[in-house]
Amino acid sequence: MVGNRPQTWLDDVRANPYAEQLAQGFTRLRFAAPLEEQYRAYQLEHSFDLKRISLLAAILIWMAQTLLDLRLVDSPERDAMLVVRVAVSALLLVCGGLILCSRRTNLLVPLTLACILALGIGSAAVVALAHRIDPAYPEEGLLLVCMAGFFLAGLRLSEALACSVVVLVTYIGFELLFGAAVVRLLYVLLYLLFGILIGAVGCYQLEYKSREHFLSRRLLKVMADCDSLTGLHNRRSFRRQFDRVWRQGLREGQPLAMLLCDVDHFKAYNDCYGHQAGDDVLQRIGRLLEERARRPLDMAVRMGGEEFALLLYGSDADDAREAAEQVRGSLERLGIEHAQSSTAPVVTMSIGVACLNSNDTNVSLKELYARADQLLYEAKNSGRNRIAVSACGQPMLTETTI
Ligand SMILES: Nc1nc2c(ncn2[C@@H]2O[C@H](COP(=O)(O)OP(=O)(O)OP(=O)(O)O)[C@@H](O)[C@H]2O)c(=O)[nH]1
Repeated sequence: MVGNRPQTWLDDVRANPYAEQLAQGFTRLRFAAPLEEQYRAYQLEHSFDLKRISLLAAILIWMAQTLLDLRLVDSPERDAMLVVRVAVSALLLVCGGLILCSRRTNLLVPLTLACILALGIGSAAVVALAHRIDPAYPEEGLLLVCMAGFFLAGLRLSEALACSVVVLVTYIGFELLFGAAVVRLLYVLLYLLFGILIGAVGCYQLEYKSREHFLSRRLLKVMADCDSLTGLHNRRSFRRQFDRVWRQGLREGQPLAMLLCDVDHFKAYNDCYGHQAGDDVLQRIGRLLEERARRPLDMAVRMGGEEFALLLYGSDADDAREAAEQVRGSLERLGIEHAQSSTAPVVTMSIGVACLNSNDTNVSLKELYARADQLLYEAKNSGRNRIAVSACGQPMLTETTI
């Protein structure tokens, strides 16, 4: 059985919903609300091909069985059996067609459930009818349908189990209705129940692994894209997403601003208060920048060391200057003591602000960064705790008070 093992390696991972869910465990096969939704969408996406192949196989097998009934069964019950088989075939064809056309919609699960139930209830009716004339007519088809629900249809355990129970109950109902011998029925039921138990245990393990795989994949992505100390985007993720954001800016005629922020006299801070205190300061700055990057296309990044960047979508030079002033001011207002700074009694930062507008079609991230870096250098040289802003390559220095 898959256990809820303590995941000690998660102690080193910064808090995020995937790590938290992995640490908490999910033996009941359910995540916290927003993650559960994400998992279901992921599972639908990943089980689509399996669903399609299984459905095709089910239709072929059902047709083959219809032909066998036609050839081998020779009694008044045959017509009723054929009616059931044709009705189920029609339903499978309709649902199958809808499944193929309705990728990624809410209908996918209900349609799959309808197929499994149609196959199960149809098989139950056919087997019970056939048993009236020939008790040796095979009932294994019922078990196969349940197994398909557990392993091939891409259903979750709860859904597959519910289908199996409905099929089993319907089968008992049909057999009793058609006057089956109770002792023989009991034998068949025990055998079906045991089969369903095996299916449920296997399906539990599969779903558990599938959920674990989902969380690990998402967690790996978060770890690859985020800085482990602050949780902000790292330089790699920034490079990857910048092109996408900038292309969108060009399409929509929106400007883009990059604020390059560097903590003043941070070496002296580390030397005076220790590396751990330095880390705490970086984390507080991370939170501060994160708050400024709340819109979907904005981005707060730790470029490395004590250097951060804020990418602001749709911000021109004036907006960016205002945002930079707010960032600078809010760090100053945090009032983190810095006795070794020659600039201020508290921790401060200098900011270089470079902007792009939709005429700058050929400017790369490297050039934008170089522009912001040059302005940062100017802000540092003119006394620190300052902002230097350029509008499209024209540097100008904005004095700020301490
Ligand atoms: N605590 C901590 N310190 C870091 C980290 N990354 C880089 N640093 C330190 O940041 C300091 C950066 O020092 P410098 O590049 O000399 O810059 P500065 O002292 O801030 O001087 P100016 O930028 O000119 O104001 C170095 O001492 C690094 O060790 C980190 O993750 N945590």
